[in-house]
Amino acid sequence: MDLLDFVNLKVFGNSAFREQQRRVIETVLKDRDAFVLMPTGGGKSLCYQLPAVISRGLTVVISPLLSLMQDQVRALVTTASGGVPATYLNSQQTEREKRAVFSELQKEQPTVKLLYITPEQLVASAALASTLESLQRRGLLARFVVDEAHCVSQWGHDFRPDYKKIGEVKASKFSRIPILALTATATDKVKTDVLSILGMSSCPVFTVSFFRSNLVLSVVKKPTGRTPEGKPAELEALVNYIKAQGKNASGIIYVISRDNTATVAAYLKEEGEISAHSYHAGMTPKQRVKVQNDWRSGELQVVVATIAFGMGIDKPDVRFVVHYSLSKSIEGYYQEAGRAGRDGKHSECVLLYAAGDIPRLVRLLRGGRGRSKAKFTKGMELLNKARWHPALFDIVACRHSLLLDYFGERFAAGRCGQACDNCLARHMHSPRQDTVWQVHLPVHLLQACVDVSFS
Ligand SMILES: Nc1ncnc2c1ncn2[C@@H]1O[C@H](COP(=O)(O)OP(=O)(O)OP(=O)(O)O)[C@@H](O)[C@H]1O
Repeated sequence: MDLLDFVNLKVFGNSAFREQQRRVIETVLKDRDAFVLMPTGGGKSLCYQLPAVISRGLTVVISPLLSLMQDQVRALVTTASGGVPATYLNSQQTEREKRAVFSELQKEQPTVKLLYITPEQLVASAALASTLESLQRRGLLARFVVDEAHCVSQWGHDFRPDYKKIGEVKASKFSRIPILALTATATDKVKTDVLSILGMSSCPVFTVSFFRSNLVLSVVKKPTGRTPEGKPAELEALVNYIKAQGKNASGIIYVISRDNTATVAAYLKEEGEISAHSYHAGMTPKQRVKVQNDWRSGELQVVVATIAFGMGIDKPDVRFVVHYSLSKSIEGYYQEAGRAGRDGKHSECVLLYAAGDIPRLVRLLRGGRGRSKAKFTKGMELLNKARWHPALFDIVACRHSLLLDYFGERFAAGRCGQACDNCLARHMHSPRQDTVWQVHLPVHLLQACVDVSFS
């Protein structure tokens, strides 16, 4: 057992490294820049947390979300080994809490190994910049880590303007400090953009296959109308699906709007007697934390959410993710569906569709009608990102290979086995029957394009 195995076991409780983790860690420990592309749940955090424990000085982790940094710090300080000294700085802290963090960082030999910050703080806080510069002068600034690095690129689905400025701050003040960028979503365009903006174009790139064989992907047509009992067929189908998973199966239902979260959650609770709650960005932080905690502990079985829910939530045993509405982009779909089965066990990702979904999505993406050039350009850009959806409705091709193709990964469909409905149907020699939809869908898409182009 070498030092890396030892620390992995004793500090993080892992008996082995996952694919690429050791190679990334070895590169990082040589103080080289690196770019890591690993699927959701692949184990990116260890790639910088383990080097942070071994290295001299402080590792600064730039993270887009408060909840993400709080979860990470909580997990670090409570590791089985007795904890890794970690902390964060954010806008929600009291002055006293911030002062305590600064006074730790200003010690001659700070004990804290990882500091989580938002990009906004790195860019805007003069106090933080000068504290980090002082650590740098004393050889106590080990490296920068850019988590969710796709936020750097305007082609990524979560573009954050302050992420873009990280490269400038790094080049002007910390040019010799190595940088590690990690993401679970990057097309070639995003990857090139991130590497160039962060000034790390010639660094090694580590990629792990995005194929997750434990996720069974399926696409199902929503039933329409009413059941014989007069109930909405669409919602009843959802209730039946969740009940069939069993009471202990934890899940997420993604819907398109805040209003939908409330109506769907209310139906599941009242008509289906399922413990469900809505979640969206319009709720207070306190309400959101409560839903997250209740769901994480198993008190709540299902969260009915907009895309505001999920980033950074490390719940290993999510058994199903249902898309009750289409995602806004393929990256979004992949990331949302990927929240299922982080523990590697069999889990289901179901995409439900109805005839009006694409035009509705396009209207939403455009943010209403308008004739201005900016609106038009924005609408076309978003539509471009949504254009992939018909591919997912294919009734023959392997869904994993459709997705991975989009991310530029070559994937032999045979590798899927029975991990998607189309491959499963082929295996069972029972071709799918819903061919009518396949014929009609491009018409809807065309209609949507016309709608955007000429309004
Ligand atoms: N070598 C390992 N052995 C066992 N478990 C591991 C290993 N590496 C990571 N894990 C576990 O896998 C889970 C996912 O890891 P992590 O949170 O780092 O994923 P991630 O790649 O950051 O995902 P996301 O993109 O969703 O943030 C965690 O529960 C983590 O403890």
